[in-house]
Amino acid sequence: MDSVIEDLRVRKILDSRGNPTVEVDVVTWNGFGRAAAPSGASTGSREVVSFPEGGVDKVITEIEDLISAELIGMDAEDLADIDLVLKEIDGTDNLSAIGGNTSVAVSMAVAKAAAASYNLPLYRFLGGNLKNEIPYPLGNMMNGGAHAGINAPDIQEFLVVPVTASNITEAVFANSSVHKRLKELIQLKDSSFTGGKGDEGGWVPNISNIDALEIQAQACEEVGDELGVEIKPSLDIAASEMWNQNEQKYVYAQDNISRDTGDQIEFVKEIIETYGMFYVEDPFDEADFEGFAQLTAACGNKCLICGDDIFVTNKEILAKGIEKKAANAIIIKPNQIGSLTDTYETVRLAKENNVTPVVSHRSGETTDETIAHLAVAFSAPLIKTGALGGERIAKLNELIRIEEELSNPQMANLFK
Ligand SMILES: O=C(O)[C@@H](CO)OP(=O)(O)O
Ligand SMILES: [Mg+2]
Repeated sequence: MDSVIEDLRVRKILDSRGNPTVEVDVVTWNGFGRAAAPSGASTGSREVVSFPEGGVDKVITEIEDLISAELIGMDAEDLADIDLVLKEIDGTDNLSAIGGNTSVAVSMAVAKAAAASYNLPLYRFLGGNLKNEIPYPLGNMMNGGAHAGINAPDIQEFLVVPVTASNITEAVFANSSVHKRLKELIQLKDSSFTGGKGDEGGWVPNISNIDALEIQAQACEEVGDELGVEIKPSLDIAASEMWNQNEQKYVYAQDNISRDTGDQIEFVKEIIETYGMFYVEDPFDEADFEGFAQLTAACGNKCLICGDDIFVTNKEILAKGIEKKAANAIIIKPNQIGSLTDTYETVRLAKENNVTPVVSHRSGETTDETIAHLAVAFSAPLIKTGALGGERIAKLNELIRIEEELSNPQMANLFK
């Protein structure tokens, strides 16, 4: 009774890029849940469709009523049933009728309302009372590619992970210290740097990819030594954005270099070895399972090779990746697949096959903090959610609060 849905509202709100997105409120007999959907700029082509034709306004004017009519009276606890009903209302196989963003925001708001109905935080409602692992934050330091303007590096995200931080507070402040140090190091390389930032709060320098890699490594080392924490560099290359299908080459516009697949494998291998990369996401185009598999075979014992655009949080595509040994990590973005149930199934398949799940934000975000709870509930060892910026710290600060609530909190085991 406590969690029967009594009301559901959808509103149009701003995301961090100034674009419209949806926020959903769910009211139960004894609880309330609110969730908002993010959106990507470097999206995988097989993600579900974010919004129906007509965009957010159509969701507000028409789709809200359709969903309310079905969900009011259902029990919010029955998450899988509710996600199924959302798919039925939609009726397509890519959620293009109601929008994957609508669906995921409803799915998450329902879960939060169910949790609140029993006075439980979401991570505990979903993950159980014994959860005590906090994910390490992959902090975004410099932005390039689709998350930045012209003259930025082509590599989309220069990230860091404080792999020996003993708690989440130490971890997030280590990341913010690296972010500060990088500003100084960029100024030394680029005298015209005015402190501009990209979509995810990382600096946008006008320097080459190699210069950016150099100062990323330098900042990790210097700040790591000062703080007594080992900080490892990581990347999201987002190579689909650089892939030129006609030329069959990765175009590094900033460096005026194009690389074919063989060159790209060598280049990424060299970067992993030279800089001791802890994690490299999307080193190849989303269709190139072969390239992924070759790199994973060569470097998977020392580096997480993570698939984002290639897998799009989709269980079936991940199954193909597992069969081909394409990667040893997967990005988990609920709005790529459209519901919590499907998100969870992908996480479960990943874990059963020793593929590390990395719960992630999108480049267009809101202050919604749900993914912090999901990372804890799923025991994901890593969360990628920026380092600074209101919509990024919403998740990081929530992790600090969650850690405080746990009776025996521990940082996740990154090296199993
Ligand atoms: O590529 C990515 O991993 C994400 C988030 O960092 O970017 P977007 O949301 O633009 O897909
Ligand atoms: Mg990515």
